[in-house]
Amino acid sequence: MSAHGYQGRKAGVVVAIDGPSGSGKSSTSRGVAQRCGLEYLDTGAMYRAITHWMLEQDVDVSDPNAVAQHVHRPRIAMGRDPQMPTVSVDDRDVAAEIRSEWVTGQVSAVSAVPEVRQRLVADQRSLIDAAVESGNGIVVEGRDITTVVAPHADVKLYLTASTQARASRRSDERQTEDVAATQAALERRDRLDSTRSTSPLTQTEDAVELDTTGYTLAEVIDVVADLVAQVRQHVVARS
Ligand SMILES: Nc1ncnc2c1ncn2[C@@H]1O[C@H](COP(=O)(O)OP(=O)(O)O)[C@@H](O)[C@H]1O
Ligand SMILES: Nc1ccn([C@H]2C[C@H](O)[C@@H](COP(=O)(O)OP(=O)(O)O)O2)c(=O)n1
Repeated sequence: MSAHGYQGRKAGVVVAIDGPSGSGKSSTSRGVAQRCGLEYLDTGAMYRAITHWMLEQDVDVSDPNAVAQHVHRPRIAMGRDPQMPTVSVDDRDVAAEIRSEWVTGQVSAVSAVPEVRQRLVADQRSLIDAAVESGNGIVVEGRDITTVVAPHADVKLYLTASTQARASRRSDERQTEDVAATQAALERRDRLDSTRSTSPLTQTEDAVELDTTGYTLAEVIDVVADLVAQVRQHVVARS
């Protein structure tokens, strides 16, 4: 069995969520996973973790060949409990450091390197397969989950929100007054993540689009958790 198709599996569901920065992927995914008793995987944290490791090792991240050469060196471990997700590299907790401006400014360049994506997509598929085999399933969020990592997921969602709403949420979260600068940084990353040649952020026709502008987080979690509960009944029935 693989993350491409789930024939012959147990009853675990796979929920795939993509969308741009600040659309609510992480908070919605965690809330839904908690509500539905599923694991939670933040794939953006994996791209951030590998970027952080490269920067700390003084790898020139503007050189795709240099990045590709080191791609298999860091050991990345993802804790998938939605109440307390963790990320560590070579047994060191890096959860706080991977959110720094330093990493945020470079993560799109590192994520565009095909070897980085090959490695992390393989890691992600193994984690998904394990969650489907041995548990209730998993909510996975990122930029290429509905398109590349798990195109046959049971639930596929594309979260959006207006650029202004996303920038304002990020500013509130980071307690920065400068919403304009936050919005400019977010638009730059949107552009890089949507125009790269390998697995760009794209919305597929079979993903349900949810525009979260004007809805509270609690409302969005309710809608998605209801959808997951409905789909789950079918998954249980056919397994
Ligand atoms: N529907 C919503 N309404 C208001 N704020 C939200 C909503 N969804 C998420 N947020 C807040 O916006 C911020 C960014 O959300 P996050 O889940 O990190 O987005 P993403 O993972 O897509 O970048 C967080 O502080 C979160 O609590
Ligand atoms: N599946 C994924 C997840 C993230 N990425 C890249 C692109 C994003 O700008 C970075 C960081 O992702 P993350 O989800 O942490 O970003 P934000 O929460 O939106 O700030 O990683 C990716 O290329 N593919």
